[in-house]
Amino acid sequence: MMPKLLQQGVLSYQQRLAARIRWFVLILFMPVLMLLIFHFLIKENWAMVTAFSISLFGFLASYHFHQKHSDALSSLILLSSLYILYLLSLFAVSEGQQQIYYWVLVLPILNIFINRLIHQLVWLVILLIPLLLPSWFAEGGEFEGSYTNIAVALIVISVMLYFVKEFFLRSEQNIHHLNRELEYQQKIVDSSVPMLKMDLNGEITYASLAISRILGRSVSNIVGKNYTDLKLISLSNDPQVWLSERKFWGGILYSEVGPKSYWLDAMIRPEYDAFSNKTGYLLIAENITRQQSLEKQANHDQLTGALNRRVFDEFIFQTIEEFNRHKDPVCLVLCDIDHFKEVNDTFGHLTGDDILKEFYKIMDESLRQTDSLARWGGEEFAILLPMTNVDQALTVIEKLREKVEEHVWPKNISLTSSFGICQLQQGWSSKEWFEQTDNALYQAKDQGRNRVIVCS
Ligand SMILES: Nc1nc2c(ncn2[C@@H]2O[C@H](COP(=O)(O)OP(=O)(O)OP(=O)(O)O)[C@@H](O)[C@H]2O)c(=O)[nH]1
Repeated sequence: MMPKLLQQGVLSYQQRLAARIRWFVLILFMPVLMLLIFHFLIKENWAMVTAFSISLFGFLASYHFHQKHSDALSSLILLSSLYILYLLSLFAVSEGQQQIYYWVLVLPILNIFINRLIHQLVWLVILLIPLLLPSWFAEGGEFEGSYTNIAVALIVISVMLYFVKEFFLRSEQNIHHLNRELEYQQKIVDSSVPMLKMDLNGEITYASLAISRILGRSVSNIVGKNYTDLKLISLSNDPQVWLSERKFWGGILYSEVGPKSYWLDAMIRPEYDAFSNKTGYLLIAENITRQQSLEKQANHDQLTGALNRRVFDEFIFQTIEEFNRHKDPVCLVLCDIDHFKEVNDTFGHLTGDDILKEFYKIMDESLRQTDSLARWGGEEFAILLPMTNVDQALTVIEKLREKVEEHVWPKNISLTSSFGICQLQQGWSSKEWFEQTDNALYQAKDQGRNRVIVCS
């Protein structure tokens, strides 16, 4: 079934048609009436001047009424006022102004467009009455044609016009329906698909409602800006490449709006005109924020936000596989806050939680994007340092240890941490690697804590 919105569209089309007809009527009748008034003024025929002046006001009033209401009653009043003019004109014709007579032919034609079918027929009969009674003005008139023939001709014209009108109305309605349907679908797409159109310089020429919501800006606030102003962060390769030679870009984009963050699985492709000249770029994206947050919940530790043990295990497994193929150095680090039990016992678990969060933050900020950091157990964290040999790892972790020691902790607690580092060796399983690293951490604890030990 057609949406209600579209059904209403038919009505609005008819209203627009009625408005056009009203203009036509106004443009047509006003000069004719003025001419008639002047004509009878010159001839000093005051009765006719008065009659036409009154009908002019009647016509204007009914026109105004029809303009405002455009319903069956208003078209009835409008046509009635025109009918009076029509009769007056016929009367004028009978006085010898037969050339004026011809404009009344317009009236049955207007009738076709203004009224519904049943009203059209009624009006046609009313309009034809004077013509079907030739004797009414044949006495004084000089008109030599057959009034009955004119009446028949008018009926034929009316019928023909009716079909012409129906034909055009139908085809226009069909086009109108299609346009409305397209508009309707466009609105749905606009409000649900994040989209941007850019010119060759990256200036935004179109933004959908969906992307405006994601970016937390109005559409008018986005259009006209440059793509770079939107601060969409790419998690893979830089989408700016589409501004250069690349034909197509696909990847994940990330946007921070206040405390909220949004994720887009986006694609940017060039657009061309009819002559295959590149005209700009189209970005179409899928909002994957929900999936991302579900994934984040499943993969991260709730307290600190670090990766959880399950995901880290997968990383370790992949890392060993890659190491067996490429032999790139990779280090595993286990770290533990020293005497953390005392912190909990003295300051309570909530303070302990805050310290764990801060401890994670310090480490996360000190490491590279490609490093992975997971919460391994209570106050124990695991770090994976790809493309890093043991000497490089020692430098990084020693700095980290110093940072922890120097940091001003809540409630001025003095805190240190111990680390065990182990570079992956050929043929090791993940279990072996962990055991070796854990041994190094154990030694660090054993040797007095607050130190970094590399496995032997
Ligand atoms: N506040 C808080 N404490 C935790 C959490 N998980 C583990 N812990 C505590 O961490 C403490 C770990 O204590 P231990 O394993 O004895 O180690 P430690 O006191 O740090 O001593 P060393 O590791 O030998 O230096 C325990 O008191 C746990 O209750 C947590 O999520 N929040």
